[in-house]
Amino acid sequence: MTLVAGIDSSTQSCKVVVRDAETGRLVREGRAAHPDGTEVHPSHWWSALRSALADAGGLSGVSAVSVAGQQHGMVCLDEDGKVVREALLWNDTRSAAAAASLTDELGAASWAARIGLVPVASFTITKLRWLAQHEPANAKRTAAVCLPHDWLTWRLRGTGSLDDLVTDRSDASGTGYFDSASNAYVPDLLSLALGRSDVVLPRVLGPAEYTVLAAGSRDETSRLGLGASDLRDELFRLGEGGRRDETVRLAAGAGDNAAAMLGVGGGADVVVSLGTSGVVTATADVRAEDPSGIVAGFADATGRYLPLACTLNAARVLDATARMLGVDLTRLSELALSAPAGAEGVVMVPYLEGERTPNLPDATGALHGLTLSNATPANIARAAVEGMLCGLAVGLDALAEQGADVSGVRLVGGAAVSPAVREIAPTVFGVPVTVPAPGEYVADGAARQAAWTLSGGATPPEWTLAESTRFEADAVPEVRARYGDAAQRYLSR
Ligand SMILES: Nc1ncnc2c1ncn2[C@@H]1O[C@H](COP(=O)(O)OP(=O)(O)O)[C@@H](O)[C@H]1O
Ligand SMILES: O=C(CO)[C@@H](O)[C@H](O)COP(=O)(O)O
Repeated sequence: MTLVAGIDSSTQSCKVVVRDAETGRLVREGRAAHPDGTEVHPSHWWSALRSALADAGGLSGVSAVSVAGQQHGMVCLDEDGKVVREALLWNDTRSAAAAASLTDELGAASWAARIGLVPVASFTITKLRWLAQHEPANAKRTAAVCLPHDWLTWRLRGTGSLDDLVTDRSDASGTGYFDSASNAYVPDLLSLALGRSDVVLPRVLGPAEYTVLAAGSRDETSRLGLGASDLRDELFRLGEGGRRDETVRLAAGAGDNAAAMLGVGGGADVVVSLGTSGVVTATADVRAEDPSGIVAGFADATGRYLPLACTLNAARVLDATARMLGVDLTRLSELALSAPAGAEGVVMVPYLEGERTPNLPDATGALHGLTLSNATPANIARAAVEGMLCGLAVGLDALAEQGADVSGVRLVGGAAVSPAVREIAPTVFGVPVTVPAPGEYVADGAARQAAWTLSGGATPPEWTLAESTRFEADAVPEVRARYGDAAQRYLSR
């Protein structure tokens, strides 16, 4: 049996799946936590990747590997390949002013037409402008800029040479200095942000293109800080009987949302992901160019497009509400389901991390409509679930305006296991919701991409998909109407 490994280096953790390349059957898996915070040294992702690989029994028997990861994070390297400063993640909002000035300088319509994006604090380009303005010495030391999944792929490649940095079109399309229509970087946009464009950017590989894992010499890998052991030993000794002398293909990798789309098998439904971020996305043949900035015109991992709306507040809204009520997530779900739709008038606007859609980086969350009679744990739990979903329903409307078919939604991500989320989602979205069996769909998509490097061909190999459960319920439009009124108070400030 030929095995492939898929890695999801996401905001909160690193997950590894090892699957049969031909059928997609899960063989083994592992995971490890990432530290909290929106500014993280990439070495933590490397440690977590090694722990997650060890947990999954290492790479023994594996013929191809792919890394998917959280999008947009700014990783700056100096000319020796050393990390210049902690990476600023997609949910770090310090570059909000840089985003606003970049948008003003060219105009939102021009950004949307040129690259399919209007800058918000999440995008890499705004972080580079922030770096140039606030840390000029670090900006000057920067010889290469890459994304989280590019950096981990480069570490796995193990040569230590900046010229060996690679990326893929899906993640490049979220930087703010890549044009996914012509598949080329846009040096004048990079220069607008950083003040120069003479930095190394990762070479963009095609969807099934690959390099080779652990291709560096012993000297090169020890320069990367692996000490006496070389990278192959490091990766293969984690499992029994590793095929240490065979070439292991290292796929291009992908942004996590593009990988999730590969993992759930694409298809007609819109995908809603409830991880740290809340994401509404679909596959399209034409790039979205939305001057309102609500829909980002990203690329997917197969050569098509991935229109996407993203909120900063999803699963962690439920984590915070459970903490606030002093219960665990199971009890939070029970409480939410014990309250009526609309939570007897309690509305949560869950901007706990500021917000990206709508673009309100400095906003904070609020509970509205509390009275002596409705201020119960059950209503607050229900309001948290409804508020999180209402934020995403705005993205669903925006995707529909871009031409996506929103007659059904597929729900994935950590919070999709919550019974309350599953049952309440159709009442808020107003369409049936299907939930694939719990799994790591980003890592699965990466594994499928790895299998594609082995099979070749114009499309990724077809894998048998897990059974889905369908949830249907009558829409309750008042929930969205009341949420809309409460959220409008921020927009009209
Ligand atoms: N039963 C549950 N109910 C609600 N949320 C859950 C449940 N189980 C896990 N989660 C949440 O899922 C989140 C992690 O999801 P994940 O998709 O892995 O995030 P990310 O990809 O951003 O790292 C955590 O915030 C966790 O609390
Ligand atoms: O910024 C975006 C998409 O534009 C986020 O979706 C990040 O890619 C992080 O994803 P998770 O770790 O929450 O899955």
